[in-house]
Amino acid sequence: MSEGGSIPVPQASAEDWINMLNEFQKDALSTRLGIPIFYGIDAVHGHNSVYKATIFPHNIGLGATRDPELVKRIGAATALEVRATGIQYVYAPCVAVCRDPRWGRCYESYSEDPKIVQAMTEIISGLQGEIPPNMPKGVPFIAGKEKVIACAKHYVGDGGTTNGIDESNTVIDRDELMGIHMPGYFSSIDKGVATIMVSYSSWNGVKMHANHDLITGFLKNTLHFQGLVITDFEGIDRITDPPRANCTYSVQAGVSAGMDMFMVPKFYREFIDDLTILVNNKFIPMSRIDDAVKRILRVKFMMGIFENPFADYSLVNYLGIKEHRELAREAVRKSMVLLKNGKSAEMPLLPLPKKVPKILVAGSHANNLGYQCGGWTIKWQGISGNDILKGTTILNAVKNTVDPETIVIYKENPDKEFVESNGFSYAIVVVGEHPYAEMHGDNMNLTIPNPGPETITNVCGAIKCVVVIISGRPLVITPYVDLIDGLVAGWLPGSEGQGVADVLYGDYGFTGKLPRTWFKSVDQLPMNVGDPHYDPLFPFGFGLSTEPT
Ligand SMILES: OC[C@@H]1[C@@H](O)[C@H](O)[C@@H](O)c2nc(-c3ccccc3)cn21
Repeated sequence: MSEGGSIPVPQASAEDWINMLNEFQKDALSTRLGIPIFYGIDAVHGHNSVYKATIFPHNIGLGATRDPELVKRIGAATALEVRATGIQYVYAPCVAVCRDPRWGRCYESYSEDPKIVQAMTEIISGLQGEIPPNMPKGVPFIAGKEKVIACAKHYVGDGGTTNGIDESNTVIDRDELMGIHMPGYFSSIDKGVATIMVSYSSWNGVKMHANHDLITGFLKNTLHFQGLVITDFEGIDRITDPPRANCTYSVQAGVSAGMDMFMVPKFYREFIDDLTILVNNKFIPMSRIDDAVKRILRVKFMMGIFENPFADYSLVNYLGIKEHRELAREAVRKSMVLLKNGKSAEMPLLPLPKKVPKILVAGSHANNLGYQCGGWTIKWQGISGNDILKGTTILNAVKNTVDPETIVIYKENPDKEFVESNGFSYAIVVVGEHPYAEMHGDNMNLTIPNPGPETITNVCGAIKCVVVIISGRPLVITPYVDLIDGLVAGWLPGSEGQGVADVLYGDYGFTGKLPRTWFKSVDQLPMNVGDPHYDPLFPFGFGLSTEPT
């Protein structure tokens, strides 16, 4: 496997990936039973660890599109780019239902509404292939060499932890668990998802990695899921506090709970020794081992890896192709949510005029591909800058779109005097969050990182402005809304920033709708649509429309 950012060599080509995997496979086939392996990676918004891959919007932006068919096409494109590198297994989609935007993984969640998450599991049909109608329920399905094994994650309730603290405790009753956090798995299993990854988090104080009732009792015996259940990275280590306090117990609890494959990247020899002792001493019945082995082999047979254990170079040219970038650009367009359009309905600011003498583009996120892609991009925690990623910044998208005679001035954080004294017709301000992933994104104040607020006030206090927020979630925007003329939630659009300019300038209309509530203040959190005391700045489902010009 690759954890976030682990690659064969810097800027590895598709051929480098294939050569590495085939070496591993050669070793696997030389073992006593010669059972081939598959290789897993987090391709969670395109093949995001891989140099020159297409980077799609993160899931929160896809939730804003309300377009399952689009997301299915994204799944198919992602599968093709993943197989182009010889990899057969992706740890996606995340079907978390984020209920508190203070959670560092909220952008990996399509929505606070389980129905939208269910709709977006259509990506599985793109990743694995369309399940045939006559397939028995719960059987994993993967349709050949341009498709991948998918992974619905993280089972279950990862998005409901208290105060959004990552890997923490989800304290709700069974009805709420089943009504809010389980529907994504119902739909994933209906679509033939081949694997399900267990959450680091706990439900009412019980670690999910040790939860026999929900893994074996419910997922396997009630829902008849027949694919394989995989742990998260060193997930069984974290059954104890501190992690690895009692490894034999962790192995016993994790295997007995019903997990079938164990992400044990470092201490695998110890894992094998512990498990062997536990089975030989009858703490774990052979029937449990047989169940796990059967499920792993079922997935391997289904995806044809026995027949074709080695990757070839036949698909390498699909990595980052133009058609996929156009698809990503379409997704960016459809993910933009227009929250404010002018200081009065009679005076809309958007679509912006293309032909004016001079405009200002400002903000920390206007000219930074790394920032617009967010976490899980090249590195686990994402990157900054334009020299590694291949794509279009929002600044360049604006330059590509305006009339050739329109002068475009870029200044990252201009002072008020500069803004007032240069005769700009209007400004586009692009600010937001710096990339993060998992617990590193847990944030209790959700303010726009500096110098974003200063850039907004300097620019929007002087001239007409549209502000595009690049973030993995709603942020505190209340103090600035009245100053701003146009406000767009841009989420984490990925490599194809041209999609932002497409709607700013009216080549396409705004259609995006909020996939989650935009709060007034963090003191209101958690606050989700349907809650009794629902008092948002912009409600779930809100989004202004514009017509293409
Ligand atoms: O990358 C593999 C999986 C990924 O699929 C899961 O969604 C995610 O919860 C995860 N966290 C780590 C991880 C966390 C801390 C240190 C090292 C690795 C690894 N992983």
